[in-house]
Amino acid sequence: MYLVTAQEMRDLESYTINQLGIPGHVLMESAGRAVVDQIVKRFPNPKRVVVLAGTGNNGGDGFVVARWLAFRGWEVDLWLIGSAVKLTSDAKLYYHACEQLLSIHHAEKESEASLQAHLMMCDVIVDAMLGIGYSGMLREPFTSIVQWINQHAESYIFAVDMPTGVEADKGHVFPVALRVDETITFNCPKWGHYLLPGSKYCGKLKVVDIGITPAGHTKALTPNARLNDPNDWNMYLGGRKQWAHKGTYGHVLIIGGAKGTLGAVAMAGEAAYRMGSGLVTLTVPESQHEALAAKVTQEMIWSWPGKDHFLPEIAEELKTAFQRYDAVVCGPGLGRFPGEVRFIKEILQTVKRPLVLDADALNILAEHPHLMQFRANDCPTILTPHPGEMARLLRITTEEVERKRAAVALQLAYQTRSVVILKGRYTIIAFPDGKRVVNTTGSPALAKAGSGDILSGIIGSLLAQEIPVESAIQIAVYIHGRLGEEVDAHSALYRDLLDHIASIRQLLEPTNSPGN
Ligand SMILES: NC(=O)C1=CN([C@@H]2O[C@H](COP(=O)(O)OP(=O)(O)OC[C@H]3O[C@@H](n4cnc5c(N)ncnc54)[C@H](O)[C@@H]3O)[C@@H](O)[C@H]2O)[C@H](O)CC1
Ligand SMILES: [K+]
Repeated sequence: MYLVTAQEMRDLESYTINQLGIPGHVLMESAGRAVVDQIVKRFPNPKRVVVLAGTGNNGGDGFVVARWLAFRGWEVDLWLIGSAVKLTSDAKLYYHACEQLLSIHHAEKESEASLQAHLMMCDVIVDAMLGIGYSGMLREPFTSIVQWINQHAESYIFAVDMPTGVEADKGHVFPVALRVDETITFNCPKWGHYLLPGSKYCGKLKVVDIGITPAGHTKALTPNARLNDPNDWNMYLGGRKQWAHKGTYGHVLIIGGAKGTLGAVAMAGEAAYRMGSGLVTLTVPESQHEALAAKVTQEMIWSWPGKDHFLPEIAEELKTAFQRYDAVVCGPGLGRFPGEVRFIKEILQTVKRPLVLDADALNILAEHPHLMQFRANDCPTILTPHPGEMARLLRITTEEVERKRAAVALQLAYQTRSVVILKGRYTIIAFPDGKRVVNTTGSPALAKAGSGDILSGIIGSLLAQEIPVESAIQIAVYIHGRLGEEVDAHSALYRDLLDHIASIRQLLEPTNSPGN
């Protein structure tokens, strides 16, 4: 499913109106009806509702909602927030229809106390004040109304398209937005539903069709962003081939594991096996070989000569060794050590297969950005920063990363010619060709040491299985998020997450896919 900006939505709407000849008020009627369908799904029996309508087309949808809820026997208090002379022409049509049915309250003319009394008495509030047309600093009277509802109202709140105060493109909130239980949006989700802080205000998001041309219908109407959707890649998750040998599903190399953080390579290795790899090799400095050997069972170990520091003389040996693997992950528990810059340079230069850089490999890259020049353009590189690592890579603050997640992920993808996976609630995947994918799976269980190591192991495994890079990454991020949803958010250990890989993978496999 595509993810759109307000302008892309307007383009789709005007194509529908101007090229296809469907009048705007028909779309508005469908929008309002679709919202009513969702409301009565949640509340099958008539209730008391306050509909708050602005003067733009979002308000227009609100008038349609008010009319249809009244027809269905609901007790409707309809409030116009703003001056009736400002109503758009489509909104005016439905405003007048409502005038025949209901007595419309005008916030301009009535006291705040009267609106507040209605808001206290109702079961449901419909927020049709502002939608995708809102931008900048939220003005009065919206600020006061929103603040009051957030603090006092106990009713169930539906937002039409966007919660009032959430900006559609960047998810900005200046200074307040309405916290709602459900947001019903039209045709496509908007960026603001998934970016912080806006995403925290939206509640459950429902996307409904209202007759607007679907995104992607023509090249000119094809947005560059999508939600991570299994239908885009589940064809790569077929059954295991009957005649497979251990080389069939690829050999992954995981480089990391300094003293004190050996567990990271071990976890990444286990995740790679669970995701289907036939062979997994872990690489640590020679000094850690025995400690790691005592820890792991199924993984092979190849240690680079050196006593926790990398000597340039070893470069040749590394070059030969790296040729053996189908995908390489560098970073889990890597630590910092003398010779690290040369070490990363050799990896970037020598590994011709897909390469995932994680954890300290990213921190080394942050301090030595010139290293990326050693990576050939045609060798896929994947960077998996969390917001802190991203901040170091771009030399900005973590707050800035969180405020501009979608933009900074793309910036780093362009700068490094790499695929960037910016982790966090709604992980963003940015590709160097400008495409972006927003992942919706996940839970706070993943906010724990080991989670990133598991993700990099899963990515490495899928890449070594020669699944195309774009799909492998989306599969990995999606499954990793689903693992978090399956376990107890507080107590889960890494192995609890790994225990769910099999069942989640099976659920995602296209039906009746026999191994061959
Ligand atoms: N294309 C579709 O998906 C359809 C959308 N519909 C609905 O229409 C709105 C968008 O309508 P629009 O008239 O463009 O904008 P809004 O009603 O969201 O907002 C305009 C309104 O907002 C005021 N405003 C702007 N900034 C601020 C601010 N900072 N503070 C206060 N007020 C502000 C501005 O003055 C205008 O009055 C979309 O969301 C859908 O709900 C159609 O009904 C169907 C097709
Ligand atoms: K709204």
